[in-house]
Amino acid sequence: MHIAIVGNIGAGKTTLAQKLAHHYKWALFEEVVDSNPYLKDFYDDMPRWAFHLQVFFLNSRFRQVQQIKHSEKSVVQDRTVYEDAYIFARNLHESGMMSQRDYDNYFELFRSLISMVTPPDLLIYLKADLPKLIEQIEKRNRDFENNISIQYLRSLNEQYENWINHYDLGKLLIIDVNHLDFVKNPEDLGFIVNQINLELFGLFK
Ligand SMILES: Nc1ncnc2c1ncn2[C@@H]1O[C@H](COP(=O)(O)OP(=O)(O)O)[C@@H](O)[C@H]1O
Ligand SMILES: Nc1ncnc2c1ncn2[C@H]1C[C@H](O)[C@@H](COP(=O)(O)O)O1
Repeated sequence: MHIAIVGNIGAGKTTLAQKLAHHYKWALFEEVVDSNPYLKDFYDDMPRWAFHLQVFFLNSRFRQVQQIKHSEKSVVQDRTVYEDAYIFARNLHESGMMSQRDYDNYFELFRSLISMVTPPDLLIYLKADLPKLIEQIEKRNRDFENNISIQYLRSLNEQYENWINHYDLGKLLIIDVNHLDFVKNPEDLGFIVNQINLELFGLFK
């Protein structure tokens, strides 16, 4: 079983992924953030580092996909390779921060790799409005995310809406997290677990 959690920056993916891995006793696959060699530079100067960062994420995410394929345990994955290409790289290109030739070059690489990627059994989209994202990014307080602009988050949310509306690679669960607090309220986590059980096993506990 492979569940992937997708959503904008600060939507709560890592928190939920950790809680689900604990609940189901499944393996957790997280993304490379703190040891990422480009992320801080990228936030200081997006046009300069966009291509480098995208190649780094593409490679690390692709390596993760290979590990998931060979995993004997069921898996919860925090963010997917689809988001790198269809959300972040596309947004950088459309907003003029990644040149046409860098984007074409990146996308050819993505196309070569994507044929080897198996989609998750269930994709969970954590849908959050800008105030919720901003509140949670501030709560997390990572230095390099301090100057993320509202416009950047807004564009990413638009890319997510568009991508999710066309997603057809497998089962999809959309969870509006605007009024959920699965950090403090066990019943909010229970609500999500119930929906997952229903999607995956046809069970409602
Ligand atoms: N539904 C929620 N309600 C309240 N706080 C949340 C919720 N989801 C996440 N948080 C908090 O918001 C911050 C960012 O969450 P995180 O899981 O790191 O987001 P993401 O991985 O999507 O970027 C963390 O401090 C986390 O504890
Ligand atoms: N493909 C990406 N391009 C740009 N930035 C990215 C990409 N993937 C992740 N990120 C950034 C966004 C956040 O600052 C960190 C961690 O993501 P999070 O949504 O907080 O888990 O990496």
